[in-house]
Amino acid sequence: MTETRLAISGLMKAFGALTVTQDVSLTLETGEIHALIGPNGAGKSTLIGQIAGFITPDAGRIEIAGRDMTEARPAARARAGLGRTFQVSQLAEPLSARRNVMLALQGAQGRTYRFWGAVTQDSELRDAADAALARTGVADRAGVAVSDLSHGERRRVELACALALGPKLLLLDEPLAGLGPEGSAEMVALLDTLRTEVPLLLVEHDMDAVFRLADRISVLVSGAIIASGDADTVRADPRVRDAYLGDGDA
Ligand SMILES: Nc1ncnc2c1ncn2[C@@H]1O[C@H](COP(=O)(O)OP(=O)(O)OP(=O)(O)O)[C@@H](O)[C@H]1O
Repeated sequence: MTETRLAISGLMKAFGALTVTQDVSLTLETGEIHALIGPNGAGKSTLIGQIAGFITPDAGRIEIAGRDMTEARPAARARAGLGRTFQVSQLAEPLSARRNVMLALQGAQGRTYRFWGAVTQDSELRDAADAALARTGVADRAGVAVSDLSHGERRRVELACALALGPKLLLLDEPLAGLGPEGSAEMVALLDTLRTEVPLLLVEHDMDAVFRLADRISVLVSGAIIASGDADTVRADPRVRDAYLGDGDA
């Protein structure tokens, strides 16, 4: 039995006269990767911003793990189980990979660092951080400063920060951006293994990766979802070809 972890319905957002989210409805179910694609300016970032709680929709509803979160602040959404990674790295460069994950855990748990029981707390956080880094394949880099990590390793540490919190769903905003072919292939392989642990809503420009990974693809054009379905359905949809893929080789 699948469970709906994200349900958006009738979402609307305009900036002045420009409608950037036009009656958008979509769901994310357990066990799946749902990709959101669309040309530049289609409204993907604005939609992600509304899901994460940084942009207030004009109308519509957002449910996270069965709870109405339409009016909730970003931190409340995170507590409800919404995890995310960002287009631009949020890591603290001088600190080690492990310390970055520990900080993410502390932030989420609202613990005061070096308060009572600091030693126990520290070792618990450390173990949890190391487990997350192992899950994303960078256990051997745990003690290395982020500034000394490769771009691909940083992406894995960011993912570890998100995963360590035990999210019920993950929003991934261009996880392959800036990775070379080899790094992209490795990240795709990693994401492929994650879907059974946590469902992913993926915004990604790399179409090969999207078509390889996604169970469902929704195509956003001018703020509206013009097609949604599995890779074959979306690939064959003439509206998608016209509006977005165009060149016929997707
Ligand atoms: N704060 C804002 N005020 C006014 N217009 C905005 C604002 N944010 C975004 N827009 C406009 O909304 C439209 C959608 O932008 P958005 O960044 O959501 O698209 P996108 O699909 O994420 O694009 P890209 O793939 O290039 O990142 C664009 O025309 C953009 O100029």
